[in-house]
Amino acid sequence: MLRQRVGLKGSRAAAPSLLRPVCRSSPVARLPHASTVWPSGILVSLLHAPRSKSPNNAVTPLQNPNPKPQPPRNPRPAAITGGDRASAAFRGGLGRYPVPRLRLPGRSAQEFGVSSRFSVGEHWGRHGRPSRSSAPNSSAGFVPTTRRPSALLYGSLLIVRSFSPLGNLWEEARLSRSSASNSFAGFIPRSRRMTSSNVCKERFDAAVSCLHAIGIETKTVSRVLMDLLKVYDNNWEHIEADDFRVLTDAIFDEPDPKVQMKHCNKRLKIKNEDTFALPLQGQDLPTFEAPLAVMRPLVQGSSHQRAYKGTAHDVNDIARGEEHVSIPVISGSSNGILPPHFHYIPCNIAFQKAQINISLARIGDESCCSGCFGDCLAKQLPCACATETGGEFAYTSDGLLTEVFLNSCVAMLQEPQQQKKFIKECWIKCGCARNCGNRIVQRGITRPLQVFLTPEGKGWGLRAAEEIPRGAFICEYAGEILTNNELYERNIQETAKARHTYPVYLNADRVTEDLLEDDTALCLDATFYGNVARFINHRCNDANIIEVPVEIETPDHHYYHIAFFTKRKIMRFEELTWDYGLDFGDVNHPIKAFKCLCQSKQCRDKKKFSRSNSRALVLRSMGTGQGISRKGDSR
Ligand SMILES: C[S@@+](CC[C@H](N)C(=O)[O-])C[C@H]1O[C@@H](n2cnc3c(N)ncnc32)[C@H](O)[C@@H]1O
Repeated sequence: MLRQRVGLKGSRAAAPSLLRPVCRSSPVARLPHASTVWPSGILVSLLHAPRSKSPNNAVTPLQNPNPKPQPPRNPRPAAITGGDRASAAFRGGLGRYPVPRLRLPGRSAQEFGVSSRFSVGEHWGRHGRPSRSSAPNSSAGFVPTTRRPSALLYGSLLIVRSFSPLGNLWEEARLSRSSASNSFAGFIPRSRRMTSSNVCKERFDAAVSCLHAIGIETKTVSRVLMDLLKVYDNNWEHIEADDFRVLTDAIFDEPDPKVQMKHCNKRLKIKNEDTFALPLQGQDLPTFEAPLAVMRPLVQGSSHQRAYKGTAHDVNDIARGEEHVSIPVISGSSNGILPPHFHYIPCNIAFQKAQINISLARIGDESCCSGCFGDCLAKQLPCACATETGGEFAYTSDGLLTEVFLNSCVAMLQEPQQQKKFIKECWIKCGCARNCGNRIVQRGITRPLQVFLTPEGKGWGLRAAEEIPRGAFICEYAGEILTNNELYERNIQETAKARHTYPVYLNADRVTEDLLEDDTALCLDATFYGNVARFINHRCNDANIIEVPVEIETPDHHYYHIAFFTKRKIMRFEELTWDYGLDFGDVNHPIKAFKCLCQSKQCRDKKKFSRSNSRALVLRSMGTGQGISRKGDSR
């Protein structure tokens, strides 16, 4: 009965295991029991169990007692074909998890996310922006999709392109600074010109204050912003999107300006003589100092290679005080190198369309222990919350997972037929106290941890700063909550930019067998916003931590927290590892997995040594967004 209630089925054959990560950049694999892909970030798909499937689910008086009959859920989209690499990647990673709507080849390059990382001056795309010729499915480069004039700035030279209807061809004009400054505005469509100094000032201030929040100086913001405005023809919309993500990317992707400047000048054969001020009206902004190419990273490398010295990370505490403990960054001999930039968040944050229905009214009496008092664990009988956890508390009075619960979680990973386990913690509608023993994950990180540079070449990792007992909570996997569709869009965009950021996948098929709608299925992406869990590296089979879904705020199984617990005692300075569930032998999978350096005797990446003589050939790093293939790398 209980299983039915939560939609658990004890013997679903070969059900994909729950929260297995998948590598997006590198990719993915599926074990017989796991179907996840995880490139360099982690993305967790969480489950959506429709209430109709949970007859005993709490329905409070405030809920609609006569809900409208739901149309039948769509089965897996029938249109999935083997030809679409990207969708195939998703399919492979998710098992029977519904695949996002297909984006077949032939879409416009702009839809592939040509934004801040393009080859300057090579092709001309929509809106007069240069576009990557390497964007997927645009092998022939970019054919202009509009006949609108466009302009680019190289050093002091302004190159303007306009379409001549008479000759039916594109004409290119190269203007010096002096002539350009008079003509430039004329090439920008009226609707996109900045006509109000107030608007500009407001926008400029907003950019500065947004970037200030992550420790970027006004000077740097101004300089890169000026470059971007030129690139985007003064169109702020691109720059402002996603909290100035393009601007942030450009700043953090800016390699050493001297090196970049040298390279750029050589490539363009343009003497960087003068500066060119955009016709920003009413603005007292700094003038343009560097060539456009400053925004195009020329150096690629693994996360630690491409790490930026002096970024916003605090070496003494990467969590910037967001956790109960400080989590220092230990870079060993690589003095001063820090993980690539990301925003530290201690708990999940919804992106745009993710619907997480957290409402006290939706928590019925059956789904909380409103009659409890003090510490639920001290009571003789398990409280209502524990009933959700299989009729027993998952935690001991020491705050550890019980042996029984931990063993069943481990068994669940090894044998997918096992009953799926999750924890239901007490929450604010419960009558118990905040320090109730059935509230562990929601209290956050309490164990001393360190982010460190792994010696094996896996990039950054997470380790214990002190001995940690078996069954202890380490951290939650925190990131942005997205819908399946939103994740897909991100994935495509990042791929288009050849950027291996973190987007990953986890199988969501946990509590129900219903297929999820792409617009409602939830995923978790720690690429841009995440916590220390994004540093946890993979280890085949004998990883020392395990992921457990935890229900806290909402009873409808639409949204879980992903919590990591130790599978055994952890020694001081021992790296914390998690089995991503990759199938390294799946050569047909469109997304290639990284070469595993886990050093486990049970390592599943059997081919890693035969592929090449050197080790650590590929470091697809979550953090940098850059994957590198070194000589001899066949993947
Ligand atoms: C979740 S991230 C872990 C943190 C990452 N090492 C970093 O520097 O940001 C996953 C990425 O780390 C690297 N990685 C994790 N486990 C690995 C392993 N066993 N062998 C090689 N690389 C690994 C891969 O590049 C993978 O895409």
